[in-house]
Amino acid sequence: MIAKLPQRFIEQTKQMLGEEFNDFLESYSFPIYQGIRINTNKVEIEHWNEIAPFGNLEQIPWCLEGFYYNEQTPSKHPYYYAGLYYIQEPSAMSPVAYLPIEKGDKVLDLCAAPGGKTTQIGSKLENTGVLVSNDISATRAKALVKNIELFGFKNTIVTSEAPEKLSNSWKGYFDKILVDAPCSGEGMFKKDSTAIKSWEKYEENHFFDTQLSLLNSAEKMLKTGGYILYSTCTFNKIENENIINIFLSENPNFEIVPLNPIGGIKELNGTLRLWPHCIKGEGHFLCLMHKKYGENFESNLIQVKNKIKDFKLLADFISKNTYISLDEYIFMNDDKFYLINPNMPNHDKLRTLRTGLLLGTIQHNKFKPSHALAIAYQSHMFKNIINFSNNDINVIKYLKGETLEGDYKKGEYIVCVDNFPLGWIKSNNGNLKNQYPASWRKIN
Ligand SMILES: C[S@@+](CC[C@H](N)C(=O)[O-])C[C@H]1O[C@@H](n2cnc3c(N)ncnc32)[C@H](O)[C@@H]1O
Repeated sequence: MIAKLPQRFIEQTKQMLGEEFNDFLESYSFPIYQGIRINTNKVEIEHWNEIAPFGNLEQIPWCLEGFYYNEQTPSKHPYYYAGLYYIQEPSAMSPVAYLPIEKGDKVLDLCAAPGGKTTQIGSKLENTGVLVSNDISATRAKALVKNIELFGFKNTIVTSEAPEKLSNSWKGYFDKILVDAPCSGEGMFKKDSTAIKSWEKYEENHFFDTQLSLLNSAEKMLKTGGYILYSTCTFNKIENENIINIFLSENPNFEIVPLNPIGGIKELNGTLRLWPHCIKGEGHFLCLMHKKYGENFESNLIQVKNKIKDFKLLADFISKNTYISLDEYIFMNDDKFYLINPNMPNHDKLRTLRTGLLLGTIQHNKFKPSHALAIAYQSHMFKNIINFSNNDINVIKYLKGETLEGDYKKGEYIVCVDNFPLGWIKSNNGNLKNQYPASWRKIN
């Protein structure tokens, strides 16, 4: 592995690390660290500890909801399909752990796909405030929508836009912004050999302009008093300290907020580096910045209509099948109903993949509930439940989209694993018609 590292990468890292460089090289022979992060919106850590199916896992020092796993295969367990956890490289849990998010905050995740850090931000917000998750790649943003649905968030907008365009619409709107920038990925070398090829092709200057322009867009969208956390999964100074220094020299109204290193994380001038020879993880760089002063702006918020066509179809379904209150704000677009927070920013002119929680669609004059609705609430919020324990064969059959058997009254049911919702099933004349979305099915 060491022999494959690019020579220039070796030289520049040696220069940064001095005597520690040999320890760094040795870290390439360590195992690849893997982690899961618990969705505390669905299961409290104490409850998780009682039901955890993978034994007693070691906690990740910088993320209390994160745990290392080894031989287990968490992506195959039904709890994964119930959105109880996200599988994430442990050092990638550090940026959000260090971003001081408070309930009710308006948070932007500017480069969010596939959603590792967004799901962590959403868990911290506990469905309060507003979370906007953006990624310039529309394909990658689709994965983002799926992970947000799995985590059951109701306060999220997903966009796929160039940050400059967002910054024209949302001046000074956000309290906290995460810029998890695209980078040369030196922290990925051990996990993914294509990262080395790509580094050799592009080198570390390739992302420089994008990284700086991401910070400049973020700066425009941040409120006075707000915070930006800039992170990369690369080690070199060009994409980290140099970017920060240029940004600060062009924006004297920003200052670095020194972060406290924990669990082997190294600090330099207030910024943090997770070096793979010092921590159990593949590596990251983090810098938190505070906007001390600046202009204030009035925000243009989402337009909520009072009268919504076909609202009765939605209301009838919700009262017949759930205990959910529809006192919250409803937004309708085309034939789809969404539950929203009225403090969401207006996004009429932006490419938007999701606004709030998709409740369902009107089809042939009937309300069809969404999969997102089934997994956004706890089982006690639904009137009709079919519950299986996690080792019941019916759980796997359901997740594979197969027909189940059972004598249930006609109607819509929520299938649960150990009382955690997995999705809808429809009972009709002794037939249980599986409604689990084809694109979500468990293949093996
Ligand atoms: C490091 S990855 C983000 C990982 C993500 N934060 C997570 O935790 O799952 C960087 C992302 O930036 C996106 N990206 C690249 N250029 C961008 C730009 N100019 N604006 C917004 N996103 C961009 C890429 O599509 C990629 O998904």
